[in-house]
Amino acid sequence: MIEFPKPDVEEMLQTVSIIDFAVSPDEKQFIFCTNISGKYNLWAMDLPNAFPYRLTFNNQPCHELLYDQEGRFVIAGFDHDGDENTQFYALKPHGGAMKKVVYQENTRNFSPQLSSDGERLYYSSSKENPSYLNTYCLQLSTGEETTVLEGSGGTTYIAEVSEDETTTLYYQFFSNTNSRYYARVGEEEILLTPPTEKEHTVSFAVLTSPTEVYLVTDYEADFSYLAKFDLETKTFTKVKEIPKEGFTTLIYDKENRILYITAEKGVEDRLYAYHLDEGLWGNMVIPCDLITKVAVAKSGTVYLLGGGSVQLGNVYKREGDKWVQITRNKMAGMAEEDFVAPEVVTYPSFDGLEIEALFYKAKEEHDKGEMILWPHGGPQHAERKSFNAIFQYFLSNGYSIFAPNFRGSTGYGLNFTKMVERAWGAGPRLDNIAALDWLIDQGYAKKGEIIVMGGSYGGYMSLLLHGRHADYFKAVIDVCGPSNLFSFIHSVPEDWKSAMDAWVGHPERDREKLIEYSPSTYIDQMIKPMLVVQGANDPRVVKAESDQIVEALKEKGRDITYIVMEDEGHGFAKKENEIAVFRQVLEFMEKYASKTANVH
Ligand SMILES: CSCC[C@H](NC=O)C(=O)N[C@@H](C)C(=O)N[C@@H](CO)C(=O)O
Repeated sequence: MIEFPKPDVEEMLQTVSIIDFAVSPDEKQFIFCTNISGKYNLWAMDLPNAFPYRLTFNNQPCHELLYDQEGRFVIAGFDHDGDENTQFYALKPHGGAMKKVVYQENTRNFSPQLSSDGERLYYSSSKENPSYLNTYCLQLSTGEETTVLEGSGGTTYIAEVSEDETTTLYYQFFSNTNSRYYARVGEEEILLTPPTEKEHTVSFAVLTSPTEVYLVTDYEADFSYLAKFDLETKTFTKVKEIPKEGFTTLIYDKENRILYITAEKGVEDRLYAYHLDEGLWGNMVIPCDLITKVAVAKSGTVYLLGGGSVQLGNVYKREGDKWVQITRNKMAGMAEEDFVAPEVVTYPSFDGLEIEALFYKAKEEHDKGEMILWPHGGPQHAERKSFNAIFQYFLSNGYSIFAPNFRGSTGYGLNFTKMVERAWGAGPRLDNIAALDWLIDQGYAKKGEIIVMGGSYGGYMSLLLHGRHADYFKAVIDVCGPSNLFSFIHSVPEDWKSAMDAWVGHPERDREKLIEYSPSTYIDQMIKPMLVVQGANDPRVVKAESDQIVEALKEKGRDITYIVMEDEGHGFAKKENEIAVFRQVLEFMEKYASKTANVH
């Protein structure tokens, strides 16, 4: 028998993703957004499992995707090269030229909702109200438009319009840990949680009858739960909570009156079914660690997109009590065993708070005794069991990775998530340092030999750790991290600005803290080799954030490499860019590799 060589590590970078999907009302067609061609486009398959055909050629990831209820057309949202100015297009289900339906340059458009007859499109937009957004109703055949909601006080998004278009659900976003949902019934505005001064979130709501709304909230709780609001009697009732699990989204099966509920439990997801009339609650075993999306077709059939730490994202269809895989996204020539699954570990932080982390240990045959600390982005996000091609690439090159869910991360309750607010460089920084001390104590890493690398807030944290604790590291990699919290606060998208005080801090009231938490305060102490990567079109962490730190370090004569990706935004949407950058990151790390034997 022929003996084949082991997969080339370079192949790890070639994995592709599916980031969204929609199923036609008759379930004969399925549209999905994938970078199978190297760049994201919409593709379709005629079910079951036929050869995929390409629907779009604009080479942009879609941000929204919905079928008209009769399956006559699809609405999809695209921005341009990561600028996040999403515009809405209509396209025929079998392809052809796209029609611009909501298109105004330099505007941000969100949450498209089609009326049940497919004649009107409701959506929220920055075009006339950049801070708080307005919501419009667009007559698709004539282009006539009316304003249906004017945002004020908090960024205001439409969420759902009832079948008869008399009831609208919308929400006001004040910060990641403070939001409210409302129903507008005729002229009446109804708050869906009891009035309170205490900050909480309402992250999802769905109309299940003209008078009944189910919602996901953490009102008076640490973890979000399922609640119900009766629009007639104005009563709020807690329906179901699960200790230490936070419910995240609701998907309603109108045909069978079943509510599907996704939930997060630390680094994994769960799926539940709740039969509204019988009051029956059931746990559904899922074929993956994490759920990206659940959709229910008109018939009640459930579709799920999900993946895991050693499993690429795929779409599954529920048949009886089984999940049938309908896409075949796989790494040719590789099996799950070729990848490294993380260990879920916990360690005590400086004040005794327990921190959960994902620990990816390089396989013995690859291990070089190198350790990467990976603070995740957000910061109100988490490192979870998702497939990460870059992690697998570094692992096969002998680098272990430690990714802590420091305070501020999601998945551990509202109070834990709030701990990063106005404290960006306080507790979370020390949780990262506690992670390093734990690794050093256990013999997994050596002080001064660690690499720190992160994107977004993770890039910010890499810079800050470099500036304040340079003695732990030998090299630093920052991907689009804010470097100065004052300039960051002023340069984010307009519709984020009202949240910056609660999230990051106030430039005058919190001046001292913001100086202390800004990486730019510690330029003198940033003495280790550094690589900075930035997307030129990034609207969240603008290029000036990277330019200014690179400039300051260059002036000091430090060893600094700067890569700007001209056609990217906050992260990578194009495979060739991702591959080119992470090859360069590996080269950079190899330059400083210890060339010492294993430390453990
Ligand atoms: C404060 S307004 C909206 C914030 C936004 N909310 C939901 O998505 C958010 O938290 N965004 C982060 C994912 C994000 O982009 N963070 C950037 C900026 O800190 C990052 O660098 O991680």
